[in-house]
Amino acid sequence: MRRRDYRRARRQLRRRYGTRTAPVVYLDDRYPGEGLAAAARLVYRYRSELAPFLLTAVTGLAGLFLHARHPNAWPWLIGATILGTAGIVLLGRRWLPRVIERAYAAAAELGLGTWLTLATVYGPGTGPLPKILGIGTLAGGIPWWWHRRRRARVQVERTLEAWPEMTEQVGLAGSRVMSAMVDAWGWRARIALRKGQTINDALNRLPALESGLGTRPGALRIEADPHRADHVLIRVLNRDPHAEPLPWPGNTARSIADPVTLGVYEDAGPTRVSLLCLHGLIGGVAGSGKSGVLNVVLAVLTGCTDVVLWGIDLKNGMELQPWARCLDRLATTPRDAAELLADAVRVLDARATELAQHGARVWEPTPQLPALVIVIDEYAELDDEAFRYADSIARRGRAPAVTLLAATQRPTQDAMGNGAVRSQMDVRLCLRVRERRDVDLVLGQGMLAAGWTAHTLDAPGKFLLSAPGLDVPHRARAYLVDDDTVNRTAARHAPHRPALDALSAQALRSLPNSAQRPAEILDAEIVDSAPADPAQALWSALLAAPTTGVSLPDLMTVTGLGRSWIYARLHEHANAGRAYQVTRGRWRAQ
Ligand SMILES: Nc1ncnc2c1ncn2[C@@H]1O[C@H](COP(=O)(O)OP(=O)(O)OP(=O)(O)O)[C@@H](O)[C@H]1O
Repeated sequence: MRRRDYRRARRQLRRRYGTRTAPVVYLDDRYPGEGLAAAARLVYRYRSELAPFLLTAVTGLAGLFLHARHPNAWPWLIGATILGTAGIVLLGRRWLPRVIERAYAAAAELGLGTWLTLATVYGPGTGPLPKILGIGTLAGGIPWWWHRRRRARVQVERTLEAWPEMTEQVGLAGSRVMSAMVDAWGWRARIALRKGQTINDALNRLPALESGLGTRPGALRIEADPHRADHVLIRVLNRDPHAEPLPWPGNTARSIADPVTLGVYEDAGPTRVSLLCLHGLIGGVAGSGKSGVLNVVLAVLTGCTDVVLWGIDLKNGMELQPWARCLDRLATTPRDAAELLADAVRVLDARATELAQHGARVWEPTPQLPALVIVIDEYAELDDEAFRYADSIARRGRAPAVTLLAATQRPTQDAMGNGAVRSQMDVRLCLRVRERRDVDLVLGQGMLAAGWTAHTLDAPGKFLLSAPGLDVPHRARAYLVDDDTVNRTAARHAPHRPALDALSAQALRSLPNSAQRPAEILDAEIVDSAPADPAQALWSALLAAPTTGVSLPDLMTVTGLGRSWIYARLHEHANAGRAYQVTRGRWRAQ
């Protein structure tokens, strides 16, 4: 109905019935004063909305009283107004943290104080004073009624008033709200359960609670209170802080010993995890963001000069290829992957022997003695041989700092090669999974029942993280490192990548143990062709390069060393003006 038609209809109604249409309140007169009590209840219920009018009424009455009894009190009123305004500006930060809110409160105090002073001297009904009070009430009321946090607080108060009745309906009768707090995204509360009830009772009723509270589906989180088994913490997110992808803000870690910041939790806190001497497992359905998480990890670790990175990408290198210049080795076929893992076992063995000889327990990574992290995308595609090496690394690799970071869709025992790998994974990151039981598959037995509900994650990059010291199912979303950022970050970090330490490099050059090593032929080639002075061999190759330059794989062959070492030397030559990059990945001497 158009506005004009609506007005006409209202006029007709008024003419016909001689009354205005208005909300009808039915009162049944059971005892005198019940109407008054109902009105008082209504005023109490809407006290927040009515606050500007109540304040105006009190100020008006105060003006009447002071003008009649104490018309000479105006100097006191001026003093009180100035003190009150200054107090709000200077000391109000604790109650009103935002400047705009303090400014509003100070302006209201100044306005009402001034009006009261004038009303005390001249009388509240004199001249324009009543009009000023009326207009001031409306002008001051608008920001008050509009204020988002006030409205949210009122809504929470009303929700919590209805808590006992609501929880009775959803089957959690007897629980009480201990405290509640409104925040930027919604609100949180501490709930005391009836004796005998546990967090599992609350978790089992989560959808019913969402319905009872009238939230959107998926807005409610329930966590255990670490101090009381009969308390739970609930959090209602009116707005999803993870609704939009979060761009990667850049690297803050310089060492593998620094925690890697993967993304942010729902309370905007950073999601940090240490990967130092720990194996990691990333699980989730296709498209849940596993490669995205690996990108964040690589963006961070390639900036750390005390970790050498090897990659296995059995999607033909599709995911890890952009990082190739920062990876010391990259395997893209199952055979190469098995060779790579076999070599990792040899590094591990050499380091373990060295540690034992020096009576040390762990390998402390430094740029000269870097950790070795093997990043594996699509772990389930490895062959049996590779599974055996991975199993050995998973069991023995922590102390010598040779660790795995594996991503896979469903880490069943079959997919993980039936070895000990899954049980050895200390850091478990679960993205969206299709079935509830897959939660336990990725995170460990019993995690679903304990509230790790990864099957309800609803966007790529959202995850739950379990690691030493991280045992509460806080939802997080990984940063999104877009393709441009990957390329720029890889280019920036490539010149600073460390080479493997001499001991580990020597272990790779020494004659392979055929019982342990499947790739004797390749290794023998490296050993045969490995020059005594790789730096000199590199320089000779650059000098002898054709005008189109010599490729990186060729340089790796002539030096017998890895990508990082070669990049570091090439950039030294380039910085000294001795060599240059002819085209992408092809170099020659000046
Ligand atoms: N953190 C993130 N934030 C927003 N979008 C993301 C995030 N991570 C991944 N995505 C988006 O989700 C899509 C799938 O991501 P990704 O390839 O990482 O998934 P995956 O689990 O590795 O899939 P698959 O198993 O098929 O390789 C990508 O197109 C990407 O844009």
